[in-house]
Amino acid sequence: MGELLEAAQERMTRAAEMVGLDKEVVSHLLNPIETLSASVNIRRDDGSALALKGWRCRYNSALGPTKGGIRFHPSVHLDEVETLAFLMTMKCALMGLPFGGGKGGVEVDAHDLSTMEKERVARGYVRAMAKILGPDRDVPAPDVATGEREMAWMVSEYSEIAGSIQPHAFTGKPVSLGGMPGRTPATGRGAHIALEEMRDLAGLGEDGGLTIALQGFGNAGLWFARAAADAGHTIVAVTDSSGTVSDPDGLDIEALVQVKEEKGKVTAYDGGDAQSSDDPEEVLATECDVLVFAALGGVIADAEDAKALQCKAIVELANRPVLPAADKALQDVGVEVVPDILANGGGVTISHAEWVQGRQGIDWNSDDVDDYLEDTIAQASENVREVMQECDTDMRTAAYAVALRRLCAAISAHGTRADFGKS
Ligand SMILES: NC(=O)c1ccc[n+]([C@@H]2O[C@H](COP(=O)([O-])OP(=O)(O)OC[C@H]3O[C@@H](n4cnc5c(N)ncnc54)[C@H](O)[C@@H]3O)[C@@H](O)[C@H]2O)c1
Repeated sequence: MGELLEAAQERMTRAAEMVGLDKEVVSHLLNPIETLSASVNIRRDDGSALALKGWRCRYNSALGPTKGGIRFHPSVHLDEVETLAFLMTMKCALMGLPFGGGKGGVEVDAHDLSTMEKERVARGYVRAMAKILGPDRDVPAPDVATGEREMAWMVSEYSEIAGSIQPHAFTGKPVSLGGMPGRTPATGRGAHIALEEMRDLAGLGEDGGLTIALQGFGNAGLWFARAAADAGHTIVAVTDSSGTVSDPDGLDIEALVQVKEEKGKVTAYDGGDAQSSDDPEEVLATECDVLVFAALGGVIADAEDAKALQCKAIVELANRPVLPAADKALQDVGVEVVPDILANGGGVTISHAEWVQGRQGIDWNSDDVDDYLEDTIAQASENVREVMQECDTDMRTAAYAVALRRLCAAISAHGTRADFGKS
C-alpha cells in the first residue's frame, strides 16, 4: 500500500475505533476493489508517438457505482489516485449519496498539449479504461486540468464504445449535452453552506461577519468567495499561483473576479488599500477567523506548519490540504478544521443530480438543484454535529464516523462473523 493511502487510513481507523465498528467489516475498506493502470497512447500533432501513464481506481462500491474525477497533471501517481478514491468513498458516504468512491488520472502536463492532442488524450483514456467504466459501474467527472469539454469528448467516446448514448456515464458535462446548470458553483457554494452550518462548533460563534483568507482563486475558491462575500463576510486575503493580494478592510470580490479573468492573476488587483506580494505562501500567515484552502493538497504537512497559522478555523475546499501528521498540532492550538469530505461535497452532490437527470431523461430546474445542494450539505453537517456531541470529538473524526457507519451498515448487510459463525 502507498504511503499516502496508509496515512489517510489512520483517520478512518481512529473514527472506527471511536464508534466501536467491527474491525472485520472495516477491513473491507483497507484496499481498493480494483485499480487499472494503463498506457494512454496518442499521436502528437507533429506525427510523433506519445505514451502516457494513466490510472483509474474504483475504491469501494458498497453504496453504489464508484464516482470521482479524472485529473491531467504531471505529478499524478498511483498512490495519489488511490488515496483520492478512498477520500471519495468517505465523501459520498457522508453526503448520503448512492455512490462509492473512485478517481482517475493521467501523468501529463496539459499545458504542453494542443487542443487536438488533449482530445486524443481524453478519448485515449476512455478507450484504455472502458472495461471498468459505465453509468452503473464507475462514473467519472472533471478534476484538475479537465473540465466540461474533456467530459464531452469522453462521454461521446464511451457512448461509441458502448454502442448506445450514455449521458449519465460521465458528469460535469456541458449543459447542452445533459450537464447540470449549477454544477460549476456547487463546490464553492457547498463549502460556504458547511461553514455556516458548523461555525459555532468551529469556535466562530453563531452570528456575525467573519474575516476570511483564501488560498486558490480557481473554480472552487472563486465561488466560495462570492458566496461568503454575499453573506456579509470580509475576504481579507486571496492568493493564486501569482502571489497574494490582501486588504484588512476587505477585497471587492467581483472586481477581483474581473481582474483574474482579464489579467490572469489576482496580484493585478489594485482596489482600495490592497497590498500585493508575489509570494503565494504569505496568505498562510494572515490573521483571520477562517483560512480556506482551495488550491493544493499537502499544504499543512506537519506540526511546524500548523503552529505557524494565525487563523481560528480552517475550511478544506481542496482535497487533503491538511495531512494527518498535522492533526494533533492543530488540535493543540485550538484550530478546528471543516474537513474536505464535508466542505467540498457540494460538487459530487450536484454530480449526483446530473446522473439522476441523465437516467430520468427529464431536466431539473435550478431551484431544485439549489435546494438539493442546501439540503444535502445541511443534513451531512447535522449528522456530523450529532457525532461531535455524542463522542466529544473533532469535526473530521466525526465526519469519518458518519461515513463509516453508513458504509459498514451496507457491508454488514451481506453478513458478518456473528451470522456466519452460527452456520
Ligand atoms: N472544482 C470542484 O468541483 C472541486 C470539487 C472537489 C474538490 N476540489 C478541489 O479543490 C481544489 C481547487 O479546485 P479548482 O477546481 O478550483 O481548481 P482550479 O484549477 O480552478 O483552481 C486552482 C487555484 O489554485 C491556485 N494555485 C495553484 N498553485 C497555487 C499555490 N502554490 N499557491 C496558491 N494558489 C495556487 C491557482 O492559481 C488557481 O487559482 C483542488 O484541490 C480540487 O481537487 C474541486
